[in-house]
Amino acid sequence: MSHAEVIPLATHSLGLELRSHPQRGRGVFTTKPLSHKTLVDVSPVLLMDHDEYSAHGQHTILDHYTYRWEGGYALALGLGSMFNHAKNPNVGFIRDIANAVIRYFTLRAIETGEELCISYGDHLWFEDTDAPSEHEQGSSSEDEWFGKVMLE
Ligand SMILES: C[S@@+](CC[C@H](N)C(=O)[O-])C[C@H]1O[C@@H](n2cnc3c(N)ncnc32)[C@H](O)[C@@H]1O
Repeated sequence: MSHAEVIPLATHSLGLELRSHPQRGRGVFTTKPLSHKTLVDVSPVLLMDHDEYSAHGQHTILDHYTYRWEGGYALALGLGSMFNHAKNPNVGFIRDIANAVIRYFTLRAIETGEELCISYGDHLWFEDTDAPSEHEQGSSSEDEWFGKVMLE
């Protein structure tokens, strides 16, 4: 992945920004402390049914970004596609099927400068780096829900 400059997310009240890592690529970081159970983002999703995903989506870069969804798969728009993976994540997520959005929330208090990571589950398709939150406490009950390649 190529390096990019730090991008302040101007419209975001929590002071989040995108930073780039040589192995992990872009990720979401906070410039302010966040308390436990803070709603971090509400990401709208684009839905693909199983047939569309099998014929097209899985053969593209979308395969690295899609979540399992009722009836198929979903691409999260905005921050939802930018969270990197950590074995012990500091952010969890809940699918709102009816409204076609995913809500992301902190699983514990998060300090300034930390990367916000979710768990993709146990079956990764890339070599996991030493993500900052990997040694922190916390868990996500949503692991089994994440994405096509993160599936099983
Ligand atoms: C949903 S995207 C996350 C955003 C991505 N970093 C970007 O810049 O577009 C998933 C991809 O991020 C990278 N990634 C996420 N977590 C990682 C980790 N812990 N170690 C290494 N790469 C990671 C992998 O390349 C993976 O395919």
